[in-house]
Amino acid sequence: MEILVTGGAGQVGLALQRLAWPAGVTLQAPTRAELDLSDTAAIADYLAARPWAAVINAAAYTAVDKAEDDVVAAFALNAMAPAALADATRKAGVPLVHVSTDYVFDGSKAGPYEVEDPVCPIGVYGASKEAGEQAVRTVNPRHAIVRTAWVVSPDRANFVKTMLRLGADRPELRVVADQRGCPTSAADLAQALAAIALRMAREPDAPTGTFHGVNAGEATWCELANHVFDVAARHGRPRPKVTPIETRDYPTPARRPANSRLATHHLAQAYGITLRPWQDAVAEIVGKLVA
Ligand SMILES: NC(=O)C1=CN([C@@H]2O[C@H](COP(=O)(O)OP(=O)(O)OC[C@H]3O[C@@H](n4cnc5c(N)ncnc54)[C@H](OP(=O)(O)O)[C@@H]3O)[C@@H](O)[C@H]2O)C=CC1
Ligand SMILES: Cc1cn([C@H]2C[C@H](O)[C@@H](COP(=O)(O)OP(=O)(O)O[C@H]3O[C@@H](C)C(=O)[C@@H](O)[C@H]3O)O2)c(=O)[nH]c1=O
Ligand SMILES: [Mg+2]
Repeated sequence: MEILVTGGAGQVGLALQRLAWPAGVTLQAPTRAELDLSDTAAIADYLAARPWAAVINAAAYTAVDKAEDDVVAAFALNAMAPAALADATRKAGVPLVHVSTDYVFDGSKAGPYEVEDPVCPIGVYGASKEAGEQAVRTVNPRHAIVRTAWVVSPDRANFVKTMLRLGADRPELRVVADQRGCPTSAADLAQALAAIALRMAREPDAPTGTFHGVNAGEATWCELANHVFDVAARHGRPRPKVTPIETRDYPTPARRPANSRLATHHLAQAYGITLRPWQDAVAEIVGKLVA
């Protein structure tokens, strides 16, 4: 069986391609040059060309701050492309696994967000991802929308790599300590996505709907930074001081939710999937980056 992965050069797409897939399963991960997802007609043609067993959409416009001024591009990738993927997969009777984000929530809830909690994005990135969710949900009933958060890996741009880069030549970093979420390893998420896609491909009545897929536990960005430097220091790297600051002291173009913790029991119940604690996953990534 052939599974189509979009965004194959991204953090999650690369992790999907590094997994050991069962015998008989092959992945196709077209590059942007081979399939430009801002071209909805190209999506329809590409999907119609082969009998896909499942599609995993791991492509997105992920530059949260840039999206505030790049609304059309953000919605093209995060809303229109998922709509086109949902339309093409529905027509072909193919399940669609779509990756979404904690940033669909506004952060005002006191506890972790449940899958059915009302969404209310506070930035363009979150709004465009929410529109993508709606399209997938409305157009292809055989979908799994997997909301993840704070994705980190040895690849591409992410918070762990930013901290290690800045920490290499600064004695002190100031990091926000009033935004709380669930750091998640791209590799751990990829395992979950693969398990969902394989079950949906094989079982016509595999669970569908919206799920939260994040590593266990929670952190502030400041706590995540401290863990990164604790692990890096054990590998002989400099240990900068991390000073906790408030969001208002680190102005950014986009607003970010103060609380975007995601409750994961729905994924555990439906698919028997639980991701390990984020501290273990992040330690593994830092180990790879500083080795
Ligand atoms: N990163 C994070 O912290 C989080 C991510 N998510 C979601 O997880 C998913 C995966 O994110 P992540 O792996 O981190 O993203 P990355 O930014 O690492 O990768 C995004 C991928 O999308 C591709 N892409 C962008 N525009 C186009 C286009 N026009 N045509 C074809 N491909 C395109 C990129 O291609 P190219 O290599 O050419 O740039 C890249 O391969 C996304 O749905 C994202 O919204 C959810 C929560 C947190
Ligand atoms: C570099 C830096 C950032 N920060 C703050 C800014 C921000 O509030 C927070 C995280 O910054 P980043 O830009 O790395 O993270 P951000 O781009 O907001 O990450 C988000 O990306 C999208 C794609 C998602 O879907 C979300 O789940 C989330 O992972 O850390 C500091 O406080 N100090 C620093 O030195
Ligand atoms: Mg960012």
